[in-house]
Amino acid sequence: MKNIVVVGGGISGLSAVHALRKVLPPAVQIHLIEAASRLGGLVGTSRDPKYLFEIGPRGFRPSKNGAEIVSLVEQLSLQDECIESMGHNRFVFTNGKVEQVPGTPLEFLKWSLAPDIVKAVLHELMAPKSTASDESVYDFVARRFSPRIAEALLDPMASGIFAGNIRQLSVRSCFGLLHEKEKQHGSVVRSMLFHSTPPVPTLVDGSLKSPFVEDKSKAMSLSFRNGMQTLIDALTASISSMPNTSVALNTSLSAISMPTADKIRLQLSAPPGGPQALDADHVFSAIPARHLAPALVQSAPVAAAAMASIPFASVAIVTLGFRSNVLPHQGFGHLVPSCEKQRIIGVIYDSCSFPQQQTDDVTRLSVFVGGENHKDVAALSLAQIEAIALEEVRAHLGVSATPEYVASSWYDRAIPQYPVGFHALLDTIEADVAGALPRLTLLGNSFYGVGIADAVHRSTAAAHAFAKTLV
Ligand SMILES: C=CC1=C(C)c2cc3[nH]c(cc4nc(cc5[nH]c(cc1n2)c(C)c5CCC(=O)O)C(CCC(=O)O)=C4C)c(C)c3C=C
Repeated sequence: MKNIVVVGGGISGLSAVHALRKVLPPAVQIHLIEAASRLGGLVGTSRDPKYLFEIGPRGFRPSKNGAEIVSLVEQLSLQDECIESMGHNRFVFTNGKVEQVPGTPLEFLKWSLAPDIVKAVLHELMAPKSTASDESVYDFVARRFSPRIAEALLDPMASGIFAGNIRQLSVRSCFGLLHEKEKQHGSVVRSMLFHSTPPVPTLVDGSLKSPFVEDKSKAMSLSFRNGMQTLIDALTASISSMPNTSVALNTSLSAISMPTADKIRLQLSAPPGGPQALDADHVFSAIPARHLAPALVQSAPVAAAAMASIPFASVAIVTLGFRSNVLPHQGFGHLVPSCEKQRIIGVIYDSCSFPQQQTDDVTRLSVFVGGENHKDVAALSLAQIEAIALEEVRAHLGVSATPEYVASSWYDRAIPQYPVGFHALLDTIEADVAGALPRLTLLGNSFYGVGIADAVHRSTAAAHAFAKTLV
């Protein structure tokens, strides 16, 4: 009887178990190992009676490879719980004030960045194609568009996905579409105007996307009426009811080896009575690269060293609850370019984005502090970070009310960064793992995209690819 182990009970590991169970024969044993005392990793919800706040991601993108997570929502019968973001407007802090990103041509004409954008687009159409295999997001955008566009638009976008620094992040690995469009058509703008890519009608298993998946793909962001914890609870309940599927909490990985060609062995650190070692036919690792690296030092040293070199950004999230509507405008939130020299990365207006998550007309805000452009924040106390968050909210949004709910958390090395040349680093990692530990498959946001949609897509695709090797 085959024995499969999934290491890591975050969204990547949970969705991998779910997908594997769907494609493998019921007699195959699947074990999920998680180091913490709960499943879900950074995905979870804190539910104060009045103020719902997410621990980590506020929602997920349903478009592009997001079809797999939307399909997962449907498989778990969560359609009625699933809600669409109502925060259609987005804002960027520009020249000392919060400005709306235009949604119509008329709004565009009134935008302070419009003249810079028009000039940059004309420049882009003529800019020569680069032969470099990769470059930083800043270098790419400054070269093809303009330094001003890189600093005013790409910098906040990179903050709002990676909490990262555009002078270090790889354009190829972080904004792959820009890189591909230049390589294929010589110009990003020309490619967008004349070579749009039609949407893929199928899921990774080849089946047609359902009407629910098609319908939800148009939303900017999705979440759940009772928060993202809904997805974790439903996955946990589904996995617990599956035959030949076990979950071990408080159990961490110490080492992976292949004592023989047909077995892969895990050394574990578990509570008394728990498994100290497991032999398996295949292992899926869904833990961060910096946790997996020490377990591979003996068996795949090249991959281990490459994994250990992947940087991670740390952020603080300060959540503020006000008893009435205190916002001067409605939208998803605002992002702050680092050239504006403010002390926060941005604010998500949770109560505007997902008003379905509350009954009263309260204001819920999430203020993001830290990241690669504000590393000094790591030395501050949470009380100091909360004070900064509140001061910036007052200054940016003109809020004078005192919040009745304040909470904050520090997420140490939470967000993987893909620096210039990351594609080559990943090739090195995959080649060493394929050679030294062919019974190990890598999953998770350290390697395959930082969004939840990317995580579920990778896990589902890997489960299907594995099932094909068995027939
Ligand atoms: C407009 C305000 C936003 C702030 C402030 C913000 C902070 C922030 N976000 C991440 C990580 C991710 N954000 C992602 C998507 C995303 N973020 C915003 C806006 C803000 N983010 C929008 C409108 C979207 C798209 C809709 C959605 O997915 O919900 C993602 C997913 C990216 C993807 O899958 O393509 C991530 C990851 C961090 C780390 C952060 C502050 C530190």
